[in-house]
Parts: sequence; C-alpha cells; structure tokens
Amino acid sequence: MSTGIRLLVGGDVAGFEYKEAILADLKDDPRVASVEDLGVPADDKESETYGSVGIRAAEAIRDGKADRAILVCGTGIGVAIAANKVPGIRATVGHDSFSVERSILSNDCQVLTMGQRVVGLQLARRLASEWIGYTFDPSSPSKDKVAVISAYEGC
Ligand SMILES: O=C(CO)[C@H](O)COP(=O)(O)O
Repeated sequence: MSTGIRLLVGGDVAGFEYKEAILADLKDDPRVASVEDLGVPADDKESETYGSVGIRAAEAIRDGKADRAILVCGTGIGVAIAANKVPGIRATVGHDSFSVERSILSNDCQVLTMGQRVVGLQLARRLASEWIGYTFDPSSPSKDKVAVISAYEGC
C-alpha cells in the first residue's frame, strides 16, 4: 500500500460532480497526505476547459508540487490528452479495475482520468480509491519499459 500521496483532484464542468465526490472521499483517506482541489470551482464551473485543467495538474506534478492527480471530464479523454502533453507525465483514462491497477504497476502513471458521462459515480469513486492503493515497483520488469518513453521525452 502506498502512503503519503500528495494528490490533486480536478476536472471541467462536465466532470464537476464526480470531482467533488472523489475529493470528499480522499480528503480523509489515510493513504493520502494532502488533497488539493484544482477546480473547476462550484461558483464558476465554466472557468476552465479540460485542456487547461489537465495541463495545470501535469505541470504541478512535473514541478514536484504533487505526486499524482485524478482528473474528471465528460469522457476522461480530454484531460488525459492534455496532461500527456507535459513531458514526463503519464496519464490514462481508467474505467475498470484491471486497467486502473496496471496504470500504476505497468505504466507508473501519475494521472488517472475518468469520464462522468461514461461510468457510474460509485464505480468512479471505487476506482479512485483502488488507484490510490497501488505503488509502482521500480525493481519490476516494467521499469525498463516505462524508461523507453521517458528516454524519448528526455525526462
Ligand atoms: O469530455 C470532454 C473532453 O474529452 C469534455 O468534458 C467535454 O468536451 P465537449 O464534448 O467538447 O464539450
């Protein structure tokens, strides 16, 4: 089990309700050291698109201000595309338990994304909690596979 994760939770207007639910769930999770709400805020849900939320989250991780992020938009796709534009960041949509597990154990993803228009709320909450519980093993054979991507990016 991982401990002390500095977590970001964010999304666009289409992911607002799930973002709020996941934020509330993980705020008091003992595996999480801190949770920051990246928005969008309740009083200005149209303030940002999925692109800027995804990039902001990824840049914060790249800059060492957080360890991981969970991002929600309508499909999870837009925030994943945006976060993946930041070199060194590996983001993926995850809507099932196996993919969520492998996103850490195989891919060492720092960002999990989900779609509020795709999966039910209870599944999204459960997947978020499961994801927090996985830790990448740097001695596993997956390390060298992830390193191929990092080398391409120069990270
Ligand atoms: O899901 C989204 C992007 O992947 C976003 O929440 C909605 O985007 P739209 O369909 O372009 O409004």
